[in-house]
Amino acid sequence: MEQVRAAEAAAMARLPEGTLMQRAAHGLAAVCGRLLGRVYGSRVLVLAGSGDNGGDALYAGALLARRGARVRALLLSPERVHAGGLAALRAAGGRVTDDQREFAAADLVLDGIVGIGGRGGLRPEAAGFAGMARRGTVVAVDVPSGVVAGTGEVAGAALRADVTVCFGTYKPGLLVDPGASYAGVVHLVEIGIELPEAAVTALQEADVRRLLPVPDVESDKYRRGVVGIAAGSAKYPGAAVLSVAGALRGGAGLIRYVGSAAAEVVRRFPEVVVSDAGLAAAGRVQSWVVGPGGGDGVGEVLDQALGAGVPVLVDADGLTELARRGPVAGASLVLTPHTGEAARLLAGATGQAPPDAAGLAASRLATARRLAELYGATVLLKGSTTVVADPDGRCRVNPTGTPWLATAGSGDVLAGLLGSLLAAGLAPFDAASVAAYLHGLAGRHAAERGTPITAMDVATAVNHQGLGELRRPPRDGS
Ligand SMILES: NC(=O)C1=CN([C@@H]2O[C@H](COP(=O)(O)OP(=O)(O)OC[C@H]3O[C@@H](n4cnc5c(N)ncnc54)[C@H](O)[C@@H]3O)[C@@H](O)[C@H]2O)[C@@H](O)CC1
Ligand SMILES: [K+]
Repeated sequence: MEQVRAAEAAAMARLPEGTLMQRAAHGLAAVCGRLLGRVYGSRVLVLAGSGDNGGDALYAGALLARRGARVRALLLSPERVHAGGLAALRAAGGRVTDDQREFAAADLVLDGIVGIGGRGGLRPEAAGFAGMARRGTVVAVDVPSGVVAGTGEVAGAALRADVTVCFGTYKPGLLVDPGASYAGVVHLVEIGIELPEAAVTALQEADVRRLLPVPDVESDKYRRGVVGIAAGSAKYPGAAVLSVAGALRGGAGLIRYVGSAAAEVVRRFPEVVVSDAGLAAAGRVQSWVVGPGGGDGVGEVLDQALGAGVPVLVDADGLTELARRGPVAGASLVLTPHTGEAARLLAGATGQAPPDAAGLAASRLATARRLAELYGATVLLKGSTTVVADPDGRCRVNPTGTPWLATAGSGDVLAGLLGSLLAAGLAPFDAASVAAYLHGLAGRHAAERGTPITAMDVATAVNHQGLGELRRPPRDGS
């Protein structure tokens, strides 16, 4: 958020005083007007904190009052309220109230308690609003109060918004859970600030299109990439089948499978080259996927893969083994933990007791970044918002996905898909974020009818027509 502040300061130095806040307030009032449909006669409550976030809300309230809304403002700390905003509201016919029942009665509540200046959990006078019953639409100004704008963490209570109107840039807290789950629909209002490249980004469709490899006339199966899958065990042969299914959809030219589920794999996918004689005997590959359903023998497999001199994706049982070893040097690594596995990996690297997995889920960006740094690996942290962190400090939040993806075997499909993209030559950070994007989109497509989906449905949906389009160069060549 320091970058946002610096960009705002630079813009403010160029512009007449108050310009940015006026732009923010006009954008905010326009969204509120659309949500209300008929502004005249509607009841609007402004919750105004003591900073500029409250100022935005009061100025927007003034604009709505000028259009005939009955606007009331509840001031969290009346002695420190934004004076200009309050004067504008009063001049437009709005009034200050201390009647908290207005909250339930309003057609629209503007949450201007705190924005990017929020520190610590909401103070008690503000926290009370988080649990209050309401009838109308809650619109958060810049960020739902109580959500940490820079990280998506929520310390204690936060206001649950139906819509968030943010200014200048999408704050990470609106994209990463748990914060994202408080934000509702997010509208961005441009206010004319120029930001340096953000510390946290999300791939857009055009990025995925640019990154996805498309075979050309020169491509043979080796150039398109050979991926090695060491997955599945006598107990979990299905993990092998699902990882291979994911890898086939990732576009690799050839798949080599090593492990005890070879018979199941070929029965299902006759095009796969299988062996049960260990990794060294498998032939040339450009990436290894180790761990899904790996069972007991996975330690030895992991060591062989780490010594193979190609990028290695470690998942599931492979991660448990890696956590026992702690950080390893020399291999280009991608780790795909869920929060339980992340806790074990952290413990393995620090020698401390595993942290609470729920706590890690609540600080997803920090967890992924820390693991990436400790292991020198690209880390894809799975969960309600999938986050990808690179050891060089870059971080991406996956914008696709659906809760239906939380189904058995879905992670095996993701591992195969990601391994396939690594074999095709994508850099680990790109391979991980593109795989998460495609997997999330495939999950959404598979779940289109609103019924439960299986992991194989997800793998199949990666080839769905709309996703196939991503591999076609756009007509304008951009
Ligand atoms: N800086 C700028 O150029 C612009 C800022 N804008 C708005 O200004 C906001 C940032 O304003 P500020 O820097 O004044 O900060 P905020 O208004 O976000 O919050 C700071 C104020 O809230 C209080 N506060 C902090 N933590 C709290 C907590 N946990 N519970 C209750 N109160 C708490 C502080 O005492 C302080 O008065 C942005 O989020 C955005 O809404 C927009 O007007 C656009 C332009
Ligand atoms: K707010």
